[in-house]
Amino acid sequence: MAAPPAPLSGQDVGSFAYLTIKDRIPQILTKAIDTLHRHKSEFFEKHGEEGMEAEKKAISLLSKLRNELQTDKPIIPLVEKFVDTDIWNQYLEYQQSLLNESDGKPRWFHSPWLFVECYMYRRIHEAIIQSPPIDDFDVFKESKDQNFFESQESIIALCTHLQQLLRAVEDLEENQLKNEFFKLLQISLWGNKCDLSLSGGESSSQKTNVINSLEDLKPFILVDDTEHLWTLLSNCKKTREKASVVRVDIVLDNSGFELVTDLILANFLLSSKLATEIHFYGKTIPWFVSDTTVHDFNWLIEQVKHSNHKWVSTCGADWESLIKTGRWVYHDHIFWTLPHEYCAMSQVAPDLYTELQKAHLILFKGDLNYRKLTGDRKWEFSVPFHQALNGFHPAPLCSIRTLKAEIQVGLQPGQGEQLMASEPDWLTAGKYGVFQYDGPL
Ligand SMILES: O=P(O)(O)OC[C@H]1O[C@](O)(CO)[C@@H](O)[C@@H]1O
Ligand SMILES: [Mn+2]
Repeated sequence: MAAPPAPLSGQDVGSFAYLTIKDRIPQILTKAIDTLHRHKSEFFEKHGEEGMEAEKKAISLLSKLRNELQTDKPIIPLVEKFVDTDIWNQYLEYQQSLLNESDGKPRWFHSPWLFVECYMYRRIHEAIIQSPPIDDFDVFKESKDQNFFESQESIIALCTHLQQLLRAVEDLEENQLKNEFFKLLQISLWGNKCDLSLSGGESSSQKTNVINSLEDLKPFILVDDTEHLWTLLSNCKKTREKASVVRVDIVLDNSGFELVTDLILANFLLSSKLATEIHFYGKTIPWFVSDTTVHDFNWLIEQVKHSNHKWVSTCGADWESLIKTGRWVYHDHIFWTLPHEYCAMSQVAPDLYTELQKAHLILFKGDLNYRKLTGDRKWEFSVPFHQALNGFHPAPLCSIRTLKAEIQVGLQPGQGEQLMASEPDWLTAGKYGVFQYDGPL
């Protein structure tokens, strides 16, 4: 088989990758510095002088990082000992080994975009863990929480919708159940518009009731494999023996509104008996601004539970008990915050690969997951999704993603070219979405 194409990179001046490294990432760093500044008195109250010193240290490390990036300095090894430090430094050596020139060093604007962007978030984490006693501070927490609070109206609408649906779910005809499944999948797809990395950390919440917009948004779904998901899960439901498990795994993306849409979908999957267990995967460290950590996951469920809206708090109480009874399981794994493409998972994280193999279906949420599934490479638009996965087939899987990076595969011949001519920013504005399935049909 031919070698996969080159990765996207900041070398391509004017590309989205280039503009992200040049503008968006420094903006995110500046915002992180500003957040630390604003928490100065809180650090003082909690830790006294030591807290103030730590804040200064973290800020100086982040300023140094921003300078390295803006002057395109070589990417340097991580220094602070952490569970994944050695793997990161080995990966850096591997990137170095790919460069032809003997003195060539990986650099911000020359190395693969996926690598440098992940590295930037890992360096933010390094700056924080190098600054005890504030070494558990999440510089993005505030924006994630703000996204949740700003989306209250939509969250109320979704929770109300779910609770009404659950009261009728037993009596629904097959076709009605299928329509409800499709609706909740679409809500989860459009929930992915709300990431905070694309907006440079600025607010990006869901202010209108997305349920009412689903029909209008349908033309923007470029690949829709949801029929395959229905066939797969409804067959599992029909053929499953009593007491056997049907497991759906969800590789989460953003906290806040998007996470609510994912939990609503997960709740429906259990109540409709399309699945019997849901496994979630989040990030072990703050990542791409809005990605879900275990703290965000627990915090959000707690908030939902304590809402003073009846249907919202009912959702929260139900979700808490699903976790307690083990029908929802949350997993952490460092692989999700490494720079590797997913085709390397079976080598780099064989335990995680084995875990995913237990699923009947894996849902990968969001743009970054799509980039890692496809290796963030310059594929032709019409290359089959299966081919771009490059051997990553732990179980039947589906990417649920709004387009926010210059990569898309599995389109009809000419479809990408046509969009390119009519809407130059179709790949990056988050306006279009896909449900892309790979697995037995
Ligand atoms: O939250 P998501 O959907 O993975 O999006 C992450 C965003 O970050 C980016 O890497 C841009 O910095 C894009 O790929 C995408 O816009
Ligand atoms: Mn994200």
